Amino acid sequence: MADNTFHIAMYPWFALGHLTSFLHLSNKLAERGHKISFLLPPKTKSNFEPFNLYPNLITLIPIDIPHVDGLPPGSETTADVPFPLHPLIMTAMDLTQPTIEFHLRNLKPHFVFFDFTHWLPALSRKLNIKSVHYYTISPATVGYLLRPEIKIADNKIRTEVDLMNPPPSFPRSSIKLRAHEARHLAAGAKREFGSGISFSQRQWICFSECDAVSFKTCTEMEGPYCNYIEKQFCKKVILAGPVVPEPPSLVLDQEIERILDNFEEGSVIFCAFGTECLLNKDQFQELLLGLESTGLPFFAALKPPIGVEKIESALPEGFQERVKGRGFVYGDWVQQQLILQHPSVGCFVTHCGSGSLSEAMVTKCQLVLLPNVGDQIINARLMGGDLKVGVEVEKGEEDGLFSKNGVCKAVKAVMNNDSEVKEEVKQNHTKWREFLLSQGLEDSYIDGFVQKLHEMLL
Ligand SMILES: C[C@@H]1O[C@H](OP(=O)(O)OP(=O)(O)OC[C@H]2O[C@@H](n3ccc(=O)[nH]c3=O)[C@H](O)[C@@H]2O)[C@H](O)[C@H](O)[C@H]1O
Repeated sequence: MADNTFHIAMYPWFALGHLTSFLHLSNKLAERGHKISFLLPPKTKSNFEPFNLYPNLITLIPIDIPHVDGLPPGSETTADVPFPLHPLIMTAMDLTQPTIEFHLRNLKPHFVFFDFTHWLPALSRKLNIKSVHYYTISPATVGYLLRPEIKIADNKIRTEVDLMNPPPSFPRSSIKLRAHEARHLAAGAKREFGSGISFSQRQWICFSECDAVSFKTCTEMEGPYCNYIEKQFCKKVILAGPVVPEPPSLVLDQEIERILDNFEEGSVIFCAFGTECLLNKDQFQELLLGLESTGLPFFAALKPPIGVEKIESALPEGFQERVKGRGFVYGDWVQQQLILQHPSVGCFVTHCGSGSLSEAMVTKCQLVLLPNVGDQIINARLMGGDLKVGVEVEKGEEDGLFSKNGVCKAVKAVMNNDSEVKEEVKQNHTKWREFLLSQGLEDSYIDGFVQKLHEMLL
């Protein structure tokens, strides 16, 4: 390495939450002079250009998506297809292996960072490149779901009974799953996830074969879970720290700014469920009716529910009339980070995607947690239970459905002045926000991260 810097190739799972997380880390590493070759889908490349803060060091390299039967033409990321088709995106990524090998042979990076392409560790070993499994999902989720201490045969899977409670030596925490959640996560683990292999098999191969595992978190928040992974997988775990996203340099959309400027400071509920979440129509309407019944102004940015083309045709009867001037529902992409920073926004109803939570933790918004799938469930337990920085919306134990009353109750718990919970979550959130934004924290983590990478090359 010329001046003690290195060259890293990034090849994240083609989900915006993962791609965004890898880009945030790339910016932090490029800020320190390291070279990044970021391999990503073509349309995402152009979307990411404005957020590439170091174009002289970060090269965005478009990777064409191979044809896969059943994958709609033009689909690139999980945001482009419904949840059941996500494995086809994975299969397409698996088919890029020859292309990725071509690039790695030419680029000759010191490292390749990846997360779901289980074939990358073997490929990079062949090319004498170190592989780092950079996980956007929390160590708590990984430890809880993979639970390496409980060996199972390859053809066996974790049943919903297994997943109801944490594994024996899992850190003491509030993480427990309800019946419907254990059922969903057990099904997710055994689900075919690209090229005919299950999600859990894929994760096992990634964890077992990589040279190091890395998480976007810090010891103070999730240290016990990182230690559990390190011990159970006998694998070096290096932490990048919270990787707090830079506030975007863009300005907020004028129409949205005009709407928000109309309301008192901290009074507006912002509700957004990431780039993948598709609710069914009933739950979509329960959510909106719940926001309506809070009596507060609200701004929801949601994808149309399953089977519905346009948001407008899914709104509850008479809803638009009743909330005119107070409630706004958008069906397209909005600038979430900028909206969260707007002074009028005082509450964030989130699906607990890791990217949204990272952004939420450094704002002053009160948090209402409404997880949809996968790791979002465990993220919600961590945030609402371990850290107590938000309130989770109640769901049915067996059917996992939430109601408008449940949404309204959780919002009032964090927004009503007479609610004692409001003060508790506000204080906890303030403590963590100040910690995450504290001078030098991020630098110390990223510098430590870089040091650990150097040690891997010795
Ligand atoms: C790790 C993986 O992230 C996935 O991505 P998803 O898009 O759902 O959510 P985020 O991680 O919050 O990522 C979403 C990202 O898109 C941004 N955004 C989204 C919608 C919008 O209208 N405008 C925006 O700016 C948002 O600010 C965030 O940065 C899933 O959660 C999955 O459970 C998790 O394992």
